[in-house]
Amino acid sequence: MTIISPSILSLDFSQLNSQMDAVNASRAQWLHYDVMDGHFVPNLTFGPDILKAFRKLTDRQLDVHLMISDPRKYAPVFAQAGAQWITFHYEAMNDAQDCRALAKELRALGVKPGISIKPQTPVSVLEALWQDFDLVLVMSVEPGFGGQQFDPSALDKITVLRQWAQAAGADLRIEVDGGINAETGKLCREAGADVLVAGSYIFKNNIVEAVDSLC
Ligand SMILES: O=C(CO)[C@@H](O)[C@H](O)COP(=O)(O)O
Repeated sequence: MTIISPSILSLDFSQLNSQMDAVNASRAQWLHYDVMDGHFVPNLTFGPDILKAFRKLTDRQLDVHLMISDPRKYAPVFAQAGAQWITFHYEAMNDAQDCRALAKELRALGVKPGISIKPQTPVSVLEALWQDFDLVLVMSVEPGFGGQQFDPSALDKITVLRQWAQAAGADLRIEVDGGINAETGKLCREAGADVLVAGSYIFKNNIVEAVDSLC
């Protein structure tokens, strides 16, 4: 079953309560929370206190995507703030050993760890690493902003990841984020993704219907 994770980057904060009521009435099972530090990506978003507020607004699983230069320092802070899933970037870490150590630390805090790659990063960097994670997030746009166009090179990465997971009999979540709508979402599902993140497509349309069209 496909999990839909609406990205609050595109939420209209002047309509916070009504939009969250619609998310809660929809078939979305997760809520995607983009953390940007103005350094790893050229944009700034939300910290842990806002995540705590969202914890009160929904019972959906909180899916935190750290687009920050120092995930080692801040990932545990978001774990304490209520995240169920925390994904950090391969490109923000020193090496594979570093990635594994943070995944282990997150698991010890009761959080499922995810690792993400940007569009320019080959999926091969994850070959010896993906089994240490519950989730791999394939970015289908350059991280930093909503409303960009889907990069189809994400589809090949998703296909390879799903082949690795199937060959190992592993229960890996493969998430894709950026430019997802009914059409690109279908392509991603067919390639093997089982978590679709969508921001503008969900929050700039009828929320319940947009989520339905992605399922
Ligand atoms: O992480 C990001 C952007 O860096 C995403 O989560 C965006 O929020 C997706 O927005 P859309 O492409 O769906 O508008």
